[in-house]
Amino acid sequence: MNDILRDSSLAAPRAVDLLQHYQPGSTLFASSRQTLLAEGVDTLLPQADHASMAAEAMAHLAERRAAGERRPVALGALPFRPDAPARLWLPRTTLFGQGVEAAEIAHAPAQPGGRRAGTVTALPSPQRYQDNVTRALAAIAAGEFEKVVLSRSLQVEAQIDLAALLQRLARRNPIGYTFAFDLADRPASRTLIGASPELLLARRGRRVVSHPLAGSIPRSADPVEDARRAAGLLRSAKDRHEHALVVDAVAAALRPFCRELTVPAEPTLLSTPTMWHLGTEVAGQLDDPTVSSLQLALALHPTPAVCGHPTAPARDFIQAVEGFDRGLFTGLIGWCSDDGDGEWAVTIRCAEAHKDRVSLYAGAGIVAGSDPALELAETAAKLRTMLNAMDLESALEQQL
Ligand SMILES: C=C(O[C@@H]1C=C(C(=O)O)C=C[C@H]1O)C(=O)O
Repeated sequence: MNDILRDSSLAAPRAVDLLQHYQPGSTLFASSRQTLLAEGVDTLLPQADHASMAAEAMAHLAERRAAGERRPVALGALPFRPDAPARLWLPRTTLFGQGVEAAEIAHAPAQPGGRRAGTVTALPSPQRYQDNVTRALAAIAAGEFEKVVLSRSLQVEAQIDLAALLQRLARRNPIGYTFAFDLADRPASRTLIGASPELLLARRGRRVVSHPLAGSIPRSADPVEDARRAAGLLRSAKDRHEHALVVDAVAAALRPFCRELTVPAEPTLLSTPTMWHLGTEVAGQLDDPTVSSLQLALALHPTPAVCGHPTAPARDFIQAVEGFDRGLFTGLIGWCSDDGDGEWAVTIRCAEAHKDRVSLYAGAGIVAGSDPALELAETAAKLRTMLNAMDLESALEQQL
């Protein structure tokens, strides 16, 4: 890492500087609160159940703190399924920088993050995705569950420039969680890269915040139509119900840890360049300040924003019909320091890049009243977060 970034006499480096120093093989996580750039692997936690891995990571962090390290951190990308492989590690070096400032990042260089799309494989096909939604609606009508989140994946051959892609994602999504995590022990260097709008959990001292999103509509380029869609979403009984299921589950999971919890009665609108979402910021004060951000994030995961309600039948339905392995998509991604503070985003609006192949993912919540064609369009709009940053949006228009 550059010496200017390391000079501890200076203020924390700016997010834009850390973003410019990112290189494939390093790991970066940026939010409006702070940015982290990490290098190398000091300790890779062996696969175990995720709660044990989290506890072991905290034990390693305590050791490193006792050995004199100022602010050791663990980085992690944990999968959707509790039995799938997780990646949780303590890096060799970590640099903390300032949060992303939209005004600064607006001037970041922005060459295309990808080029030359080749073969594209859709899993499942758009038609099969709509059929899956129809099956979910039948299961909902039969009382098997109230909500399920169904997703799809696009596997694209393309030349990816990870550093440029990351900068473009941060530039277009300054209020979100931009990340590029090196998954190097997986088959030949893979990178999980994306710009999630959804905060699973942030902890600072006793204060905890979660900002679940659910209930969505694609943006329109026409400002009048865009405003009409936003207003319609805020009024939609179907979307409010879909949203309330998530907020209730988040509040129920956090309440046992909190001596105070604020759950707003009404959702608000949150926008990304491609989507409008309903969101609710749930905030609390921890009873026991030794509970780590990772332990709390795992207690919340998977929320009905990415799985469904109730969790178990929704997860079984996803496993039975979705048609591909989600892996790390719809898991959690972030960091936790030795004092337990940290920030964990929901792993969405992302891609796994491996050599000249990239897998993109998007899902949508299905409840009674959902329309298969609209859910397909919603997933297409969500895929555009990555496609736009890769300059592949128009090349792949037909495949969406
Ligand atoms: C699953 C995704 O998004 C989730 C589903 C949402 C919805 O159904 O309205 C909204 C935000 C996310 O919680 C995705 O972006 O792939």
